[in-house]
Amino acid sequence: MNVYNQEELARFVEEAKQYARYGKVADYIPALGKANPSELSIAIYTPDDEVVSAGDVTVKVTLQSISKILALALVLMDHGEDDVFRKVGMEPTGDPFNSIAKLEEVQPAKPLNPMINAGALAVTHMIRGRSVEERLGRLLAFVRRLAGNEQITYSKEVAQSEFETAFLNRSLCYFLKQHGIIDEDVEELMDLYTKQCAIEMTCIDLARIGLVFALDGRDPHSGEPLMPLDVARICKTFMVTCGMYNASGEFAIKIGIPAKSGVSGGILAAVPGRCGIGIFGPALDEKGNSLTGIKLLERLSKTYSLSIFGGGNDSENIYGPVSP
Ligand SMILES: NC(=O)CC[C@H](N)C(=O)O
Repeated sequence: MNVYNQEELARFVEEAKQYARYGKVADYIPALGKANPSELSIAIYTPDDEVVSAGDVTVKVTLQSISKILALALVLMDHGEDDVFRKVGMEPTGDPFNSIAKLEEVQPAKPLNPMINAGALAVTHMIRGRSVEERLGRLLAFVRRLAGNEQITYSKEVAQSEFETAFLNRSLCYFLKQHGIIDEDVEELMDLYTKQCAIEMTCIDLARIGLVFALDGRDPHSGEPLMPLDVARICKTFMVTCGMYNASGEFAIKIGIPAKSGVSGGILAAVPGRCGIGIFGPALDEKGNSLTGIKLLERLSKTYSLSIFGGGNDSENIYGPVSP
């Protein structure tokens, strides 16, 4: 019997949904603005190949920044640790994900970590292949294996919408190019990056990918390694230190689960050895994380003692009076 119970999960979803009104759907990528802020779905995937879910799990979510962790895993396999960390650092920034501020402070210039946009652009630049199509194809093939779903593809509408409006990301690319961190055509890199961010899937697929990380890179079904153990370890470590942008410290204290969020409202979480969790809740807080998703994860972490830092089951009602 699974410890995660469907009715209980549905109840947690309803509780967390009450917070949707304090959040806001991202609309700086116009196509994301169409999402329904009160949507909330979750899937928990366990090593025995079972899925417990609540909410409408047929809804697809674009990965946005969640894709950064998957691109990182791929380039670590493509190039090895030393080459990757020559171009991108390992330290949290404390700045918003799209901030340009710290780029000027490090000498020689290099983005502080692969989870902020500047670092993610440097990582996407490193995906091997002779063309954007081939590089995207390699990333998609990897993502499909992790999710165990050959149907996964990207949303042309969301990719196009971001491509047409990504002025800040273009300026990050030009900075990186000036400093020799990337050497490709900026429009090509933006083409690949926006398609990478627009890869879409359900929260069940997300949970399955979370489980692969939770199982140190092994396929939950066949046991086959889909990435080396060290790559899974590095990715989970970044999820803890930088996965929720400049809210990662508070998230580590309150929830304590390696996780990566995206401005679409998706969250991918990996509870080492125990489960993968996928969430879609597009009402975002001011830092760009799913507000309802975080409330839901906080409830789960407390109920099932999921924090990797220990701590027990907390029976007190963490919701209290509804306030932001
Ligand atoms: N935080 C995010 O999810 C950002 C991803 C988005 N595609 C961007 O680059 O702005």
